[in-house]
Amino acid sequence: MKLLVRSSDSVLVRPSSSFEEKLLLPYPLSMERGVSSVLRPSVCFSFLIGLLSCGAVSTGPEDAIETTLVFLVDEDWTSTSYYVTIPQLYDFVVKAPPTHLSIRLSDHFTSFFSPYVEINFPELQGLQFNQAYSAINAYLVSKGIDKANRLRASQVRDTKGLVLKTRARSVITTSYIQYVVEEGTLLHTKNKKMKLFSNEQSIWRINDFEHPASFQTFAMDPEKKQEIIDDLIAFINGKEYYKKIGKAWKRGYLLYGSPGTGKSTMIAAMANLLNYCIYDLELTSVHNNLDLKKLLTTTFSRSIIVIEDIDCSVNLTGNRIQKDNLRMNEEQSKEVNSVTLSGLLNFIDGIWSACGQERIIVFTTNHLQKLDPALIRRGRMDMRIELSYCTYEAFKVLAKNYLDLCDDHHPLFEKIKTLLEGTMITPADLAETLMARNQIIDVDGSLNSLIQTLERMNNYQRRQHYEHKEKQDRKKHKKYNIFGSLCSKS
Ligand SMILES: Nc1ncnc2c1ncn2[C@@H]1O[C@H](COP(=O)(O)OP(=O)(O)OP(=O)(O)O)[C@@H](O)[C@H]1O
Repeated sequence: MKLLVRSSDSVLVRPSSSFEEKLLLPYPLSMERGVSSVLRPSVCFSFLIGLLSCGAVSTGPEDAIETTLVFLVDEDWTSTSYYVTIPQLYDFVVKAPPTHLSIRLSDHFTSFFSPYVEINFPELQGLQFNQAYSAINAYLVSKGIDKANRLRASQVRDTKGLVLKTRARSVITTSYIQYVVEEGTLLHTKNKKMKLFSNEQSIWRINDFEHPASFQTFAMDPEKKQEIIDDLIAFINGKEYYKKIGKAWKRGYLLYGSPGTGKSTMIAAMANLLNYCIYDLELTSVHNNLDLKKLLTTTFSRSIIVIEDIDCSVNLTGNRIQKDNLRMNEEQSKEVNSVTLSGLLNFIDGIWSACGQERIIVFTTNHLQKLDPALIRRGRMDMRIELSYCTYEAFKVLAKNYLDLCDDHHPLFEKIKTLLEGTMITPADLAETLMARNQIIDVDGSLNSLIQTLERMNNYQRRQHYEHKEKQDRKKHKKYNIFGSLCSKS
């Protein structure tokens, strides 16, 4: 977003790439002389607000929609170029984080002739996403094109703005922007399209997140499921509580279980329940602790930070060292492999947790026993959730999802219940069996096919179990024989 200031009662509207100008009707705002020493104390502002947008120019802030530029029109502009940083503006304008906006006057030469002040709301500020940008975007988008008095079909990507007379500057900078940011933040939260961030080394890449998973369709024991939902809800309503007990407002969940038991699906269900973004942190592609810090400190609040297969990420850098050593020299591999467990722990409950609010951390693993106890101790991982093989209760949820079987009674259910008690089948495998062919549901066909699968698996697993037991017995017997013969010799 940009604001420009100029000495005239007319409002100039231009796309950021051209100087095309346009007169707009004035918008009556109360006047104030000067705004702050930082901006331009002696500037006398005229008033007028207009808009340039992807589709619209309008005459007042309430008619504003998504725009490309903001112009403040100044009456007696004599300019020296200067750059007003966010922290400076922050004191006077919006109580927004320091990276939210910046004000730039045109460069020395141009600004001598040109009376524009440009206020920029970039989408990105370094590695940080500009929350004011999203808020303003949400606010402006919510003001429909139908309300605009004039329309202009142009948009400069990643730039948002309003058209204003400079007399309106104090109003704009002290209250209007604040109002827009507050309103926009509310709208943004309400209409937020969920995002999935994944890291390429130390940079987050964004994608829309549209996973349909929900707790309703998640197959697990209902009591356990309710416990997790209650925990999540208590967390998001816990701002005051966390403040009271002096703890950072974050919560850690450790999901463990065999492949296909629904760890990733549960994370998606959590995000959908809370309307949180997901940061999928691939630790093996983070070079070092510094990059890790950068990544973690640039996450939004109201988000879930996920490290999947944590057992393959931190301590297993050893594996990567071996692999990578084949290709690179020692120096390089040292640099590449310097994300450490202690680095990660530091960020979980050290510096990062102090600057991060309302964040959830989720670790997943297929091998709980492989994890360093320090990583999963209480207080770091507040809740451990075991995702188990499919129980009868979980099967009923899947039967409802896949076969529309809403009541718990079907003549084949008893048999399936008995089989499930003695068979280890993941929800993923079971769901696959119930999946309709060509989207035509055949309840009896699917249930019979499930029974066959379960019987086959049951036989196989029993055979495996006996073979394993026999092997163990033979080993024990052998040991006993050796020990027995040694004893008799002595
Ligand atoms: N508990 C469950 N409820 C509903 N569907 C499930 C469940 N578990 C698995 N599924 C189904 O199986 C598929 C695979 O599950 P998912 O990827 O969540 O398992 P995972 O435990 O994360 O596996 P991995 O450890 O291999 O990553 C999902 O797309 C989902 O359709």
